[in-house]
Order: sequence, then structure tokens, then C-alpha cells
Amino acid sequence: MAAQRKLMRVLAGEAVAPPPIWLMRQAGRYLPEYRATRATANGFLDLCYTPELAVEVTMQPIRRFGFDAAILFSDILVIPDILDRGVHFVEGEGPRMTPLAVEDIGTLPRPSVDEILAPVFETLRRLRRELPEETTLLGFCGAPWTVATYMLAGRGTSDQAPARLFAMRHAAEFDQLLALIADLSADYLISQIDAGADAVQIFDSWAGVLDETSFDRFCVRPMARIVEKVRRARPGTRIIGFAKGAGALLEDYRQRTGVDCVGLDWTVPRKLARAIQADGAVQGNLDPLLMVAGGAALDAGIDRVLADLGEGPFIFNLGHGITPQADPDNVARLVQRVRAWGGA
Ligand SMILES: Cc1c2[nH]c(c1CCC(=O)O)Cc1[nH]c(c(CCC(=O)O)c1C)Cc1[nH]c(c(CCC(=O)O)c1C)Cc1[nH]c(c(C)c1CCC(=O)O)C2
Repeated sequence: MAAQRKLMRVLAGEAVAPPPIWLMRQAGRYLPEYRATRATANGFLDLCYTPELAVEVTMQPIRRFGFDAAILFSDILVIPDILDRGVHFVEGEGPRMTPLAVEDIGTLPRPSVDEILAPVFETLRRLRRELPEETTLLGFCGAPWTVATYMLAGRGTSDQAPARLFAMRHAAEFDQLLALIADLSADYLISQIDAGADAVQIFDSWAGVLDETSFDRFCVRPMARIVEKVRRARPGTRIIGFAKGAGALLEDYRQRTGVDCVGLDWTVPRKLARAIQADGAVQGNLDPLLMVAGGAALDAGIDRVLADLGEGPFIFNLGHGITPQADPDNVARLVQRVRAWGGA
């Protein structure tokens, strides 16, 4: 059955019309039912680590919109959390943790992902039982560069200057950190597959702040390391790579990392997007703010994405995560319009 799920067919390189659709961060604060469940949890990480609650919030957008994929409810920062970095979320501000110093790198723990993240795998097993047969279940993790930016700054920043400076000053230790995160992330993804995930997405949300050489070293190489490790352990695993903001550097990203599907943000021009699609699946790339704006701008945006990419192997998504200000009615309108599309 898994192989026949619409989204899995696209990941295998097939063009499916209308394309399957899901949205990055589809479970979240724009949904009143998410806010209600969130209020019962003892903080955001408690929501991630309590299977009953994590299953509930994962299912909410599936019930409401009937997306083709559910994505495990968790966060990319569970990896720094199990590395004892003191991860916490400050209301209205975002994630915080203890900034990593160069001396700390050699002393980071080597946790057993299987044991320490057992509740996450339990969430996946329960999800596979609860989801409709035709719905793809996606696991995910953050890419090493993006996870490292939060670990080094101790928070989100707009240009990732702390991580870039660290990489310039301490190249060897930085490579060591990326390798450690890559290996833990590969173990994490392998266990997600074993617990029932059909495919996985790796989020490199901060790829866009790097020059070409740094992108190769910090994004492409660690991504390829994860892909290789996961495929060696679980041959045939389908992987979506999302390097946000990488622009023209995405041109040969599929070949160099080995991912099956290339995630596109909304700034990727049509010509480049179609060139990337010429040798496999792509996912994206509607501007997430259209879910706030709605109306004629939304319809025109949807039609543009479908006309550009709908003919090839394509997964409809936003170009980045949906924002808390999005209107759920606009999401319903989006799903309806994509499902009504009969080809260009
Ligand atoms: C960089 C990053 C993070 N987390 C994630 C990324 C990569 C994708 C991206 O770039 O958006 C990935 C992520 N985070 C979350 C998911 C869940 C699954 C989904 O519905 O897509 C996924 C896939 C839940 C979440 N992760 C977070 C929330 C909001 C927390 C809350 O409910 O208070 C959710 C629903 C918290 C979080 N987690 C992170 C930040 C910066 C924040 C704070 C910003 C914010 O508040 O939106 C780190």
C-alpha cells in the first residue's frame, strides 16, 4: 500500500495530476484546535514528547483539510535537546538554549537516539494506525547546518553571524559538530522509518546565508552524509531535501546530496525550478503569506505554481512554513483549488 500513496508515487518520479498537497508546519498556531491542545501541555517540548498530544496535533490538519501527507509533530531542536543544551521556548520569542562554546564540542554526550526519543517513535506508530490508508506519513529532522546555527547562537538570528563566525574561526571543531549532528540525525531518521514513517524531509532552513564554498561544506556534504547513512541502513528510503534560500546553488543539489525530491522556496524562479524538475520531483513553492492575504492574490499564486510545475513530478506545498497569522479558510480554499486542477 505505501508504494501506491500519491505522494510516494511522486517521490518515485511519477507525475500525478492533480498533485498531492501538504503544508510545512501544517500543525500549528493558525489552527484554534492546536492552540487549545497546546494550552493543555506543559510547554512546547512536552507537546512533542507526549504521544497522545503529538498524535492529536498531527491529526488536526488531516481531519480539517484531508492533506495527502501528515508530518510528525515534533521539532528540529529535539537533537540539541538530547545533547543537553537546555532547549526551551520563550512565548512570543522562539527557541532558546545555552550557546555552545568551542570547548564544549569534545564533551557533548553521545545519546542513544532509540532510547531517549522513544516517545517520538511511539507517536509515529500510533499515527500510522490512525491515519487514513492513503495518507503518507512523513518524518523529519533539521539539517546539520541549520541545527548548528541554533546551537551556536543559543537562539534564532537573522543572518546566522554567530555560526558563520564560529565556522571561520574553528573550522575543525565546526566540521566535528556537523558530523556529530549528521550521525545522530541519520540514526533518528532510521528509527522514524522503522516506526512507520513512509518518507522523511530534512529541513535546511538557513542554507540561504552561505557563500558557495560554505554551502558545499556545511549544507551539501552533511546532507549527503545523512542520505548515504540512511540509505545504507534502510535501502530505498525516500528523502526530501529543503535548502531554503539556496537559489542557483540548488541546480545540482539532487545529484550532489542524493535526495529524491528538492524543496523549493518561493523565491526560486520558474526557469530554475523547471530545470531542477527535469530530473526528478520538486516540492513547493507558494509564498506562505498568501495564506494570510487570501482572495484573488491567493488564486493567482496557486494557478501560477500549478502552471509552472504541475505537469512534472510535483508535490504542492508552501515555499516555507505556514505562519500563525494564516487564515484556515484560505488553506481550505487552497486545497480545493489544487484538487480541482485538471492539468495545464
Ligand atoms: C527552523 C525550524 C524549527 N522547527 C522546524 C524548523 C524547520 C522549518 C522552518 O524553517 O520553519 C520544523 C518544525 N517545527 C514544527 C514542525 C511540526 C510539524 C509540522 O506541522 O510541520 C516542524 C516540521 C512545530 C513547531 N515548532 C515550533 C512551533 C510553535 C511553538 C508553539 O506552539 O508555541 C511549532 C508548531 C517552535 C519553533 N521551532 C523552531 C522555531 C524557530 C520555533 C519558533 C518559531 C515559531 O514559534 O514559529 C525551529
